[in-house]
Amino acid sequence: MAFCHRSQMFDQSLGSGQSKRCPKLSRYKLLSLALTILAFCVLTLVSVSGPQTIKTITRISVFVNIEGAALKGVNTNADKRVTTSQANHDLQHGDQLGSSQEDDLQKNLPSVIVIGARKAGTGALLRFINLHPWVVTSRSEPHYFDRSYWQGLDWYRSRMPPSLPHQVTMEKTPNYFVDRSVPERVHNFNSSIKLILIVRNPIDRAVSDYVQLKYKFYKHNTSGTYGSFEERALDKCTGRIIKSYDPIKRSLYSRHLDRWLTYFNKSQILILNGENLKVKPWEEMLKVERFLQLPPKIVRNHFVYNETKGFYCVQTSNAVTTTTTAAFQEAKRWPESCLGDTKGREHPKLRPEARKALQEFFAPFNERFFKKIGERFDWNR
Ligand SMILES: Nc1ncnc2c1ncn2[C@@H]1O[C@H](COP(=O)(O)OS(=O)(=O)O)[C@@H](OP(=O)(O)O)[C@H]1O
Repeated sequence: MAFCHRSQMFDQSLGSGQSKRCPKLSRYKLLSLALTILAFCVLTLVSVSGPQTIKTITRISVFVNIEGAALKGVNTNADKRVTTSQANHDLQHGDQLGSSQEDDLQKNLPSVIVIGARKAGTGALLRFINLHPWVVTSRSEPHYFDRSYWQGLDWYRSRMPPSLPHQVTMEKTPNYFVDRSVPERVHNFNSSIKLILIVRNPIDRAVSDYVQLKYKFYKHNTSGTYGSFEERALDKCTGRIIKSYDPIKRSLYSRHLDRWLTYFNKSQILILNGENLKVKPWEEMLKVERFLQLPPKIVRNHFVYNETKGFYCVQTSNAVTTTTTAAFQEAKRWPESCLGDTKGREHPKLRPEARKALQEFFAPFNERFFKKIGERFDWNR
């Protein structure tokens, strides 16, 4: 029977159990009543608070649409990210995802790699891009393509943080830039991968590298001396630069880039300015967001200048949390807002004539590098 008498329904609602059951009609009526009340409430709200309510309702539906689409995995390719980016731009940092999304967490192979250069700001870059809710980064350098290639892709994947389907997985291993076997291996892994290279004045980078090597030397040796930078990098008799000294060799950017350009298109490699990352990190992060076709999320007020460190650190109160789930929070968690003590060690002061010799030595390599990347940096200091 499709319909029944009102009194029968009443009996049923009282739970008499004696009348003929007619659940379809009662549910239907209840649902209509609920919808009518809801519509009434919405109309009343809109008439009372006007456009603000409409905006709020729109924001809720945009949020549901974006995150719903993301969960279905439709945002895994860049074009679709751009489609939703305009709407997503409206959302503020601190987007909260539902706890059910924990089921969608999985470890993915990276689609973006920061290949170097060592001591040019790769740590800060990774720390800062980790602010973006659509990016997850590995905590330590996996060194897969240079030292652990034999371990295979499952091992590589295991080094990655858990991520949601719409998120970009990124790793950094600055040694990749200079290792001869890496470009071909990366190309075999994923020929359309996106690569990021951050560079810094090659002299400052070499000195920073030297300071780190010296530090490691004294950590492992109780006797002997490591020598000064000038003793290591300049020939005592001729004053010429010792090209084979590792910190010098690593600063010959054009040579290393050449090897990458035999396997990858220039458009696949984003070059960042390490000097600017120090003074205006938000500008360099915008370049990264554009390169990865991500909605711009990292802004000036995520950074606070730390006088003691002499660097920008992350304003933790403004840091992004993408989800409420514990596992994912762990993946996005960084212990401190500033980078550790291995960054910003004091550099030895070079004699003016040593600096000049280094400038003259690096100049032609720098010129070749600028020509290749179609951009110049102010490294004449
Ligand atoms: N915000 C912020 N905080 C700390 N450090 C910063 C920052 N921005 C740039 N830098 C510069 O990063 C330099 C270290 O570079 P890397 O992180 O690439 O070093 S490493 O290769 O991972 O060891 C490090 O070089 P040194 O100053 O020579 O230690 C810094 O100058």
